[in-house]
Amino acid sequence: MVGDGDRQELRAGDVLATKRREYDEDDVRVRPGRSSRPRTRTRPRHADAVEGFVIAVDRGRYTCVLSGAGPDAPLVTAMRARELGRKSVVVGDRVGLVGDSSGAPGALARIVRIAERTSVLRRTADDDETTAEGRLERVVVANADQLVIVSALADPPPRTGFIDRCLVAAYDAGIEPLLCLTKADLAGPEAVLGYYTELELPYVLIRPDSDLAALRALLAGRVSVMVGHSGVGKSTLVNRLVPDAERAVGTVSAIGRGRHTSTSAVALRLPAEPGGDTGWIVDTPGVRSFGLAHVSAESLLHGFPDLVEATVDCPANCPHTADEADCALDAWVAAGKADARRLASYRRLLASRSGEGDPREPERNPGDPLAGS
Ligand SMILES: Nc1nc2c(ncn2[C@@H]2O[C@H](COP(=O)(O)OP(=O)(O)OP(=O)(O)O)[C@@H](O)[C@H]2O)c(=O)[nH]1
Ligand SMILES: [Zn+2]
Repeated sequence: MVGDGDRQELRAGDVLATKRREYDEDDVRVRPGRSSRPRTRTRPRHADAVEGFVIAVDRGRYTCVLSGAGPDAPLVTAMRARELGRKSVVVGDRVGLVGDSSGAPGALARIVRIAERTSVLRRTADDDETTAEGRLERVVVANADQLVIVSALADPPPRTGFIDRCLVAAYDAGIEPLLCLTKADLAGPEAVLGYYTELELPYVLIRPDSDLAALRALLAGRVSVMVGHSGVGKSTLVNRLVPDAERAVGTVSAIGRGRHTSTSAVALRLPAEPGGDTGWIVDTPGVRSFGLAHVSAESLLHGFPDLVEATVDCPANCPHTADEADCALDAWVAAGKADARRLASYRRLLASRSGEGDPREPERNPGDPLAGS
C-alpha cells in the first residue's frame, strides 16, 4: 500500500535530510569569506529520490514498484546504497530510490532511504540451532497490516498450536490476525472456533466454490501476510485471489537474477476492488512457522488475551509454568474462565522458547487432536 500517507512520510524525511545537509563535512560549498558573493545553495542529499515499495528480495537485488504506479508499470530493480550501512531492506519496506528507476531492462536503481516501519513481523529462524544463521532473528515483512493465518479444516487437520504461535507473532509485530479456514467443504469450523470463543478472532471460511467476496473486502487496501502449513490450500487461494500470481512471481524472478528463490517472501498486487484501494498479499513460501525465541514471556502471554487477566493474581515474577504452584492461571481455568487447552498451548510455547523439550511431542498434548504446531 503506497498511498498519500507514505508520500508525506518520505517528504518529512526529505526535510530531515535537508537539515542534516547543513552540517555535512563533505559539503563542497565554500565559505563566502570577504567576498560579497552569496554562498552557493547546495541541494539536499537525494532530494530527487522517488518512492518505491519493495515487493521481492533476491540475493542483493530488490524489486520495487514506484508509488502510484499502476499494475502495468515496469518493476524497478534496485540495490542498496552503501550509505544504508547495515540496515536491512525487506519486502514491504517503503524506500527512496535514486539512479535509473525507469524499469528498463538492465536498469539498476539505488535504495538510499528506508521509511520508518509501521510494523515489523519477525521470526527466529530457530529451525536450525546449529548455525549462527539459523539462530538469527529475521524480519519477515515490514509494514504489514494483517497476518492471514491459513489453516485447513481437514486434510491436513487444523493445528491450533500453529495458529496460537501465529497469533503471538502477530501481536508481537503489532498487526491484526485473520483466521482463514480453508477446505470448509470437508469439515465444519466448530471445533476450531470453539477453541477461540474467548478471543473474538476474525475469520473467513473458504471452500472451492466460495466467491471470496468477504476475504477480498478484508484484504482491500491493506498489506496482508499469508502463512500456513504445506497442503492447507494457500497456493490455491493465492492463485484465486491473484489470477496472474504465477506470472507476477515469474516476472519478479526474471527481473531479479534468474532463479526464483522459493523461500523468500513476495508481495503480490491484488486486483483493485471497484472504487477501492489496491491491496497486497505477501506470500511467504519459506515460512512454515514462527520461531518465537525473540519474544519475551510477557509478550508471549499477550498472544493469549483470554489468559492475561488471570495473571494479576500471580506472585511477582511468576514464570506461569505448570510446576509453579501459585500460578493463578490454573485456578482461572479451573473456574471455567478460559479453555484448559489454551493454557496448555501457552505453556507449550513457553517451554519451546526456553528449549525445554519439543513442543511437537505428541505426549505433551494428550488426547487433543487439535493441538500441535
Ligand atoms: N476439498 C478442498 N481441497 C482444497 C481446497 N483448497 C485446496 N485444496 C486442495 O488441497 C491440496 C493442497 O493445496 P495447495 O494450494 O497446493 O496447498 P498449499 O498450502 O499451497 O501447499 P504447499 O504448496 O505445499 O505450500 C490441493 O490438492 C488442492 O486442490 C478446498 O477449499 N477444498
Ligand atoms: Zn503465573
